[in-house]
Amino acid sequence: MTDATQVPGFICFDHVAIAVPPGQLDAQVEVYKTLGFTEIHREDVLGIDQVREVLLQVGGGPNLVQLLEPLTPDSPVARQIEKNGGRGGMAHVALRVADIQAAFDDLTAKGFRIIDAAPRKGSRGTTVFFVHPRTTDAAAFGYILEVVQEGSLDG
Ligand SMILES: C[C@H](C(=O)O)C(=O)SCCNC(=O)CCNC(=O)[C@H](O)C(C)(C)COP(=O)(O)OP(=O)(O)OC[C@H]1O[C@@H](n2cnc3c(N)ncnc32)[C@H](O)[C@@H]1OP(=O)(O)O
Repeated sequence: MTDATQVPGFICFDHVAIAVPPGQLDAQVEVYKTLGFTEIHREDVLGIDQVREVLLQVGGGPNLVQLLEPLTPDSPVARQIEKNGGRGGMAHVALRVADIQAAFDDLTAKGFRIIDAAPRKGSRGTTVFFVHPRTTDAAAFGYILEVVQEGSLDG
């Protein structure tokens, strides 16, 4: 049982994001459909992210797969694919919270290296922030952690 008074207040895994090389998004969506996934959302996310996102759901639960195809070479996902010799692969893991400002303040106080200066707009009307894969000297995650709250901060 989740205690919402605890910080950072993670409720569940929200999604696992997969980087998809340019031009391969629809083919990958079809592969997930053969595995029983359903496409529930598609959006071009601009700003600093510059990705086309497809969200896929299986089993009706809250845990999603998020395919991310870079829209421009400036996208962080494009840089990941370039460093990886043109291959895609896991981009980040996202955990959901009910109070993203509390999570942001808690992880900041605990010394995590947060990429965003403050929680910001994510896809599908969410609010998000990202934690760096080399987050502390002592314990690098080795992957990007995204923290997600449903809904925007402006209500
Ligand atoms: C909005 C929507 C949503 O969900 O709502 C999204 O998901 S948008 C999804 C797209 N947006 C984002 O991912 C935003 C957050 N990400 C970022 O800002 C960036 O990816 C970043 C700052 C973590 C890394 O940027 P960069 O590659 O240009 O920087 P560097 O070259 O300095 O990389 C720093 C270190 O991070 C490593 N690194 C880079 N990307 C990844 C990755 N996906 N998984 C694990 N490690 C990674 C590099 O290899 C390097 O390791 P070493 O130090 O060992 O060489």
